[in-house]
Amino acid sequence: MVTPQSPEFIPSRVNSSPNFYSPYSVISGGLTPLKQSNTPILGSNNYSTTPNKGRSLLRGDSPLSSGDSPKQTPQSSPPPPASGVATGIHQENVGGTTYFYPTSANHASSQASTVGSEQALSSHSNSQSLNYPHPGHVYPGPASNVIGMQPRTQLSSAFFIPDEMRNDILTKNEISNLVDTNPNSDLEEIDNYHSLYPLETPLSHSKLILSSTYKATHNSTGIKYCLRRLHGFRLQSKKCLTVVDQWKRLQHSNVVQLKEVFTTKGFGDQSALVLVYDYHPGSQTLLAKYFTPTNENSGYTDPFQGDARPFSHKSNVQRIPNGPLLQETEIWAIIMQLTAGLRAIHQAGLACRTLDPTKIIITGKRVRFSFLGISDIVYFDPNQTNQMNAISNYQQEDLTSLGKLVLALACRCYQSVHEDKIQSSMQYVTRNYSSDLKNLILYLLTTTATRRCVTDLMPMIGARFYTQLDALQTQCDKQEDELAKELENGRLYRMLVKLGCINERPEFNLDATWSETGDRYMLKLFRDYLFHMITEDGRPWLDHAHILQCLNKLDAGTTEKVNLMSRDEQSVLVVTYAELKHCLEQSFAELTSNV
Ligand SMILES: Nc1ncnc2c1ncn2[C@@H]1O[C@H](COP(=O)(O)OP(=O)(O)OP(=O)(O)O)[C@@H](O)[C@H]1O
Repeated sequence: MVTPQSPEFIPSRVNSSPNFYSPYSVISGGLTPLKQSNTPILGSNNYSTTPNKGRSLLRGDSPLSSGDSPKQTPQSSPPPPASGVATGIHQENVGGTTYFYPTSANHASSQASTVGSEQALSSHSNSQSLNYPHPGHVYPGPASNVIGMQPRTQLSSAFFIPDEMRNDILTKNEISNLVDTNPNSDLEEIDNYHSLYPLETPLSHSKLILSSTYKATHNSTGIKYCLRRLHGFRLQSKKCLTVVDQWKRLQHSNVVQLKEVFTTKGFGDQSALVLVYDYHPGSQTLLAKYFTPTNENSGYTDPFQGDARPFSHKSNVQRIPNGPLLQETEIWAIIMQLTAGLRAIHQAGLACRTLDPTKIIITGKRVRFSFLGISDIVYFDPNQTNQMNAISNYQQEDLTSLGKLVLALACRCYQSVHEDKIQSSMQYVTRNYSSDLKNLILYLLTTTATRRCVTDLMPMIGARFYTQLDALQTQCDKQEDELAKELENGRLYRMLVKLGCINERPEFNLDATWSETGDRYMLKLFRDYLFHMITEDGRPWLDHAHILQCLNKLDAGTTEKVNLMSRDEQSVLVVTYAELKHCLEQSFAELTSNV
């Protein structure tokens, strides 16, 4: 008995198909139902291959040769008209079954037309061919360097991406697709954007300038963006648009890119300035992630409140209201990303000016500066004569802010950076972390020294940089392997799309029998062979490996032969995968030429 091996499969029984006739087989009838693996062979007309005769052809590709071999479900199949047998086909009757063997002339014409159909498909499928040109391109399985990184779970992980990665992606998709169901929402469409979805809780009126954040979809491209609306804000001078252009040009993996800026009255109140940024679903601010009290820590005392000193030992798992003390490696990972982003900003002649945990977002492990450029617009001074000097000062302030942020992260408490607490906070860092981390913070917070530069932090980061690089490259290796699997899945999916477009098509070109005759009949039987096998006692035989193997052979167009049994089990067609591939291409080309 063959048991289904993959949980992805839903058992299904073969449906009876509408009446059809087969031009491929002529049956003398009365044959006992046959097992797939030892079936007599019936070659088909129209199928091109080197002529083969007799039992030597019995090498089907079926992996099912045991006593539990599945078979194709019997279906009634009226005998085809004799006209269905094309010329150039040799036929022979053996043991009551007529076999058809195509000639080599047919083979040649088939090959020629395959090329033609491939071209048609390539152009039809928007420059991405639906074909798979070379069997050597098939995914060979995971590389040895990534196999150890993969969780050893079920068989499905060999074919599909791991659950964790899938869930991450699905969560992001879900967040990205959220729609505002509030019936009172008046945010239908603003400028070129629609489906606005608020990304923050009600407005904080303590802000100097009221602002709101939305996810929105661009009207023409459908791409989602993050919109920052500055309520009632009017541009004082168009001169500041120069700096907006500079921000728009800044592209870096640790920076949320500014896309465009526009003014609108679409929000119903006074005019608003809207800044459009890249949207990164599932992001959290650093404030929310690291500086927000968590329930699990209730009962612990804030080390920066009152006289409590719960950090008198060097444990790295001390708990404070915002969660456990961070591992030093986590802090360095954030530092490396922030310094990378800041370096790019400063090198572009810009300054962040809002380097605080409310304006830095974290998505998974990626840290990005968000809402850049707002200060440059809001506080733009048209009378500023020495712009360069001003930027230089802002850059110095950025470095001080970075020092405070790292200190706050190390203490896991944002209050730790208050003037009167800095000294005790530094002692805290000295007790719990390396001298490199302490020196980095000291460097950043020492404003009296000569002009500081973000690149000067590199020696303090030191060899940790290599650790980070290694982690990233390892991650790339894993993702590349997943991509290779998905490439396979995409390829197989495209083949299934073709098959699905052809199989059971009720009518084509006013021909109601199109999908049941000619090449299409062969594909129908192949579809049965792929999906509708049953065991001896009539239960569905589901084997993912069988389906994959057959689809791959089909895609590669191998010369291996496959035995396809008619649904009434009275005939068996023997074809090569190359011939089947030709059928598929030819039939699909017919369809696409008529769309
Ligand atoms: N580019 C972005 N893509 C996706 N989400 C973002 C992006 N930028 C910010 N967010 C998210 O939007 C939410 C709101 O951000 P916002 O900065 O408005 O927060 P806030 O706490 O309200 O700050 P503020 O008080 O300055 O308005 C946060 O959860 C943040 O993670």
